[in-house]
Amino acid sequence: MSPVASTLWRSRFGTLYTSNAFVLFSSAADTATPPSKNESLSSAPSPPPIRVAVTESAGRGVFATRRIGAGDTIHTAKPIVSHPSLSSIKSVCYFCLKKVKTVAGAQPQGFSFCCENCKESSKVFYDVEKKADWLAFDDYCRTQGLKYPLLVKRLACMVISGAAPAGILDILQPASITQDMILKMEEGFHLLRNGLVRANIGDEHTSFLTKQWYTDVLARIRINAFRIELAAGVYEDLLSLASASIEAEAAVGNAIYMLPSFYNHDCDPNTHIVWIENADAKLKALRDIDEGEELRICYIDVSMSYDARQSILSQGFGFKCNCLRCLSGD
Ligand SMILES: C[S@@+](CC[C@H](N)C(=O)[O-])C[C@H]1O[C@@H](n2cnc3c(N)ncnc32)[C@H](O)[C@@H]1O
Repeated sequence: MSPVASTLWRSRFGTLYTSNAFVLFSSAADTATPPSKNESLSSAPSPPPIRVAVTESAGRGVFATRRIGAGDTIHTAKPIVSHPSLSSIKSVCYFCLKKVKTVAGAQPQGFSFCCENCKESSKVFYDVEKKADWLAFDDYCRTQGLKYPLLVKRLACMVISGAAPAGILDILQPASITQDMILKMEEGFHLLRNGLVRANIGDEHTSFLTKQWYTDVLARIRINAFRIELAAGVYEDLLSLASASIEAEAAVGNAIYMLPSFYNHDCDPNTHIVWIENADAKLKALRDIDEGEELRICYIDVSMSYDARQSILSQGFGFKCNCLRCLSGD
């Protein structure tokens, strides 16, 4: 492992992996369930067969540390922060984004949890969130079609409750944002801050929440957020699947992960990220991968033309794709 890679493992994943609040990734053999406090070290899942290291031309990337077979699950990952899309908020678990059938136990705001475990886990943000009135903030997101400020709001509540450090996303690459974009973010910042101030959450808990923090977090979320579309099988029937994609967006929500954020993009990827029934992600090999090969996922629809792909990658993610397919002009 290169010095860069080993530093990354120690500083980010070593700490996070042993945290009780968040277990952010696990090996293929693991079910992504947090290990219990009593579990012995010997039964802890082995680390996934990957390392993070610097690539030649795309910043950091993820590399295979051994051969990985086509179809293998490389690792799973739990979100650092996730949030349902506003159009799905009543039909998915407010914590894990699993589809929920009934609204039994629904909160006054109209959302519900799929199980006691999720209800309990949501305390990391919900005890703070429920003190405030978010009508204006949610309206701002809804009318402007914004999804990422919802992730910032949830993260802010997690920081206030002490469940996450304010700089938890600092290691992720930020998007470069213009002054004009910063100006557009200001309304969201003020609505978030006002919501918390009106809920009498004192300065001692919210001092991190500056305009700089808000725009900085949004800049990182912009590049690193995943849009979560659950595998079709979990929809009760084809009709509900069809209406989900017509009525609104097919995505049940958005989430930020730590390790999956280091995967670079390729228009002919060897790896893909899937969500089966909730926001827990699975990284799977699309073909046989050799030891040392970089693992790359696809950020966009690869069936698009070269020009369409370049345009989306440049506008949405701020880079010109250097993958072999693009270099060949396909
Ligand atoms: C989600 S991050 C991936 C990890 C990132 N390389 C890092 O160091 O944190 C996305 C960023 O990686 C770089 N990147 C990803 N795929 C790329 C590609 N195919 N060609 C060039 N740059 C790429 C771009 O800077 C992009 O904005």
